[in-house]
Amino acid sequence: MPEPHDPTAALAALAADQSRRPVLLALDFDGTLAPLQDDPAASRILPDGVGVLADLAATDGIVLALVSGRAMADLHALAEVPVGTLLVGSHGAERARVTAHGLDRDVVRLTDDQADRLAALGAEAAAVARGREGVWVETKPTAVVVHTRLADPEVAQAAEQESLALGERLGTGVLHGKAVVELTVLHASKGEALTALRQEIGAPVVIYAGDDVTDERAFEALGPDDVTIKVGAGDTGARYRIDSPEGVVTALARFRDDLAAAAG
Ligand SMILES: O=P(O)(O)OC[C@H]1O[C@H](O[C@H]2O[C@H](CO)[C@@H](O)[C@H](O)[C@H]2O)[C@H](O)[C@@H](O)[C@@H]1O
Repeated sequence: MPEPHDPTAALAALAADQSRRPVLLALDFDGTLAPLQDDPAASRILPDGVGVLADLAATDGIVLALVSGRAMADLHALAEVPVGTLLVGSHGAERARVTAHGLDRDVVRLTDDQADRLAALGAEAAAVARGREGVWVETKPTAVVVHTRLADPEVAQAAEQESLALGERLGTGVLHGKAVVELTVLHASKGEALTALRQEIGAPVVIYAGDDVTDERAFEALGPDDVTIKVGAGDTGARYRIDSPEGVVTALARFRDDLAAAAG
């Protein structure tokens, strides 16, 4: 796999090529638009990103989407994205569109079996966290998440191993992200969600940027003419790399300016 490189030239070429429209601009949230935090409730999109995304969403031929592991309500509360933005939450299990009056969202329905397993996962995940300093459990509509960012490394590792085993036993899916193990009762993948969005929009080209291992599923779902951007260090199937969320906002601002220049 070639080493990912700077996406500036690819984004400039795409901005200049008006035959490749609409562009689906799909972005992960945590670690991509919002710097990682110890407390997920403290995450915020970088201030400069708010205006840049609003400008891009208002540009002809650009469709903006956020594709996140966050629960939908959480994502909507934190993301500060404009009306019309498409939101994918819970790694694809939740879908919505931002309107002037709130979210137009699909209802997530769990079967009785799934609801029972979600409750059991929550109880057992709480048992994993109990007595382990810095380990805690987040609940979502279709998953529970064991967080280990605040724990000592050996404590975190033990909690993550137990959580992975728990997911194998009771979950439908297990996602091992950055200092999180997500145990889901619905099958969900950012790759499938992105493919569905692209088909609905009829987008010949997709830009996707993400920082975590779960974003690799999105990169895999895209083709050589799409623009796949890994944010930060680490192995990746993405073609391009940007070092930080600040770098993502800078690249998006340049893309916005190039689109405006191309439109004359
Ligand atoms: O797909 P994303 O938008 O990147 O969301 C993935 C998970 O994000 C949150 O956890 C991550 O960010 C936290 C805040 O910076 C950080 O404390 C944690 O260690 C990260 O894994 C969120 O809490 C999860 O539910 C999301 O699935």
